[in-house]
Amino acid sequence: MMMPSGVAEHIAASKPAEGEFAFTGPRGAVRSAGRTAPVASGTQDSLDERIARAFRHAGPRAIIGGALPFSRHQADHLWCAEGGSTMVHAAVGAGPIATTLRMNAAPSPRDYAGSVAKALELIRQDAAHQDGLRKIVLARTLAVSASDPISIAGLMSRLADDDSVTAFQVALPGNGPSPRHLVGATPELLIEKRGRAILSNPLAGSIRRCAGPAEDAQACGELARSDKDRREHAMVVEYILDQLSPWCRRLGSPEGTRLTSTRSMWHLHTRIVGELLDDSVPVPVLAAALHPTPAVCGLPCQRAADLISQLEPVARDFYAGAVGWCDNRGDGAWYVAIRCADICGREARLYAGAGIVEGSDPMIEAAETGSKFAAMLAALGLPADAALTD
Ligand SMILES: C=C(O[C@H]1C=CC=C(C(=O)O)[C@@H]1O)C(=O)O
Repeated sequence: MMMPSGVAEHIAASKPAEGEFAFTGPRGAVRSAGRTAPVASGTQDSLDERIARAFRHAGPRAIIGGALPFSRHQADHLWCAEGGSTMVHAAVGAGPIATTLRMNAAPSPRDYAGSVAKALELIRQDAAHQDGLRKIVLARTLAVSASDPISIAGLMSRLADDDSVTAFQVALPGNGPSPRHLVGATPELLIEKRGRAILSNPLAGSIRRCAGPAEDAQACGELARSDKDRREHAMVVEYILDQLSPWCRRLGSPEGTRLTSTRSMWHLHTRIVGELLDDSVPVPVLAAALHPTPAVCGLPCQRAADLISQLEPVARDFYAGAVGWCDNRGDGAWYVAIRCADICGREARLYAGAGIVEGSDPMIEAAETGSKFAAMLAALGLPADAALTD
């Protein structure tokens, strides 16, 4: 389990975490502790300087954590906590989840499939151009209204029950009377840094898991053999290797592409390991340099981002951004902010996306996004398959 430097003595009391940030998963558990203040917000160009300033004013055990938005032009939301503390999976409490009243899809699965078809037509038209659109990740959302305020601690507890994901919560800027949080269970490590060593574990290429072992093994085999999913995945790996190489003296993916699973999904994944030239670079700066990868945006990146804002009816905001933390040596872990919801009082907005490449099928991609809602829906106490149909 990874611990921020100098904070091992601050082992947390087993208290529900409704604080500014918390992460718990296979790579360890960290949450904000002590006095916490917002870091001056801004875009990625000033991130390095803002982080350095926050650490200069905070004590040596300070931890910075928070969220980078999907758009590189939108301001981030980071917190500097006096200390961090470890947190064990079962310790976040199991508060009751509010009774659900309504759930609305935006766009509907049918309209989402229509946008996928449009994107496929653009990919087809561009096929002959070297810089043409090769991949775009399109998302859809579910708006859930509950009868009572949604318990963040209760959600965290349920999400953390799956050992293969990192459950996270980050307090977001809001202008209403209720606090706003991004809460989720991400399976995707954008980048982790420990001294000079870095690790990224991108995912792309997915299939829904099945209840029976034989059907589940069949689904897994189907994904392993899928040329479309392998191409979709390879674009992410290539992009990450390209973005990280200027920072590294050694970089590679010695294990190649493999299969991994959460409770609800199979994915293709590739572990990318490297050694930094300069170990003082803070991990959020590396996260911002990588983000948004083609696991959430597309290729070419700017073309895909522009199309996403035209084709998706709901702004992504912090969905498909990055969430994570770092200590004053710049070490820490940042995750891709997927399988998550933006929660404010009784309202939750859930997001799920799918990578579209040549060979994608609009209805299959709509169903895939439906499957990706499963973990959040189940944590909210809704049927995991509630988003599979119109
Ligand atoms: C964009 C999402 O998933 C990404 C991560 C893993 C697999 C993906 C895929 O197979 O399309 C997506 O690239 C999401 O869950 O909202």
